[in-house]
Amino acid sequence: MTAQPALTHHTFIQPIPTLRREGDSVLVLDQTLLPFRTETRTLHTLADAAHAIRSMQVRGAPLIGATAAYGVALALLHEGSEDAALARALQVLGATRPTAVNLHWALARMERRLRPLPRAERLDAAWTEAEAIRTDDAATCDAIGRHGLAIIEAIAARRPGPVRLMTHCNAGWLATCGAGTALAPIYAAQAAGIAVEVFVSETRPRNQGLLTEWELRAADVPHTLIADNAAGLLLMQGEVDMVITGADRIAANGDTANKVGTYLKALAAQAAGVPFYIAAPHSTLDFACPDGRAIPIEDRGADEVCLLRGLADNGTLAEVRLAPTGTRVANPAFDITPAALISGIITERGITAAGELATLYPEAAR
Ligand SMILES: CSC[C@@H](O)[C@@H](O)C(=O)COP(=O)(O)O
Repeated sequence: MTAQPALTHHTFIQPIPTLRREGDSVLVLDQTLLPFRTETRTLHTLADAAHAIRSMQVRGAPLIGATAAYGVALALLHEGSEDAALARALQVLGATRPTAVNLHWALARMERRLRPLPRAERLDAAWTEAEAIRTDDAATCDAIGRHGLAIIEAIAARRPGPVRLMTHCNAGWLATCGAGTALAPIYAAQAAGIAVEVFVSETRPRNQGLLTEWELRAADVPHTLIADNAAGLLLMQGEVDMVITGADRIAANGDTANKVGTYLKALAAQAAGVPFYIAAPHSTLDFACPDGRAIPIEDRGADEVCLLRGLADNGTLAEVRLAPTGTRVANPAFDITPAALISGIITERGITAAGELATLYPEAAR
């Protein structure tokens, strides 16, 4: 664990809230339409919340967890606060996506808070706890940004010109209730006046890299979109100072699940001698998983690989087919980066070697 520097505070305000309560409903920014359309969906029921998570209207590990927490409140609102209704909400939401442990972390936090309460107090408490999960996540992202900034500052001090980063998937504000995880240090660097440039890999098959491109463009952070397969060459050619990604679940030994393709970047980074960092909140740590082999990997449908979604010439969102119907497809949505390939894990508590997470979180590691 590195000594923590004195950190200046930077509070990130989301340009559009990813998630917020409005009376008896919950508004989410529909990420399935981005980067082409900015539309908000209203979630009224438990089923709406489960659908939003499963269909990836909301996505990104911390945001999935926070949305599930609000989903519990929606369930109690419409289905009553009996034990059975609570259990059903936890079961339905817990079954939406398997890999991001933040989902289960948030549901466990809701259950711990609500189960001991008298029925009459549960609904108000559910809203309050969901709101606390949302605001805690925003503060956590800010802290990750401040710690990650120290790494970027150190690189900037060593070499002239902008610090050149590479990221994968989207671990920005869209994926959280705050600044993001992997992008938080980049936003903090920009706020601190440090020049950065970001290589953004498109992240087939769902192309979450396009969400990152959209975020960085809106924030005036210089960046370049690349095909996933271009990452190895750029790393080998010395075009990248640091790779940073988010995570969906980090096992006790530091093995990390993140969007499929992350492992290949970590391998190429190690071969090129480029540091590879993971940025994630405490809610992504799973000390019950001894190593990466115990992390469940979500298997998604063939259509995500065979169909491509984009903007047609007439301005409508359209799908084109890349591979014929019936093509045999494997679509694992995440992969595992072994701890040995990770230079450090940045959390809200600081930066640690992947194998030493327990020193930062002794209470959770017990
Ligand atoms: C702060 S988000 C970190 C991860 O959740 C992110 O990198 C990722 O893999 C998201 O996957 P997604 O399938 O888009 O939900």
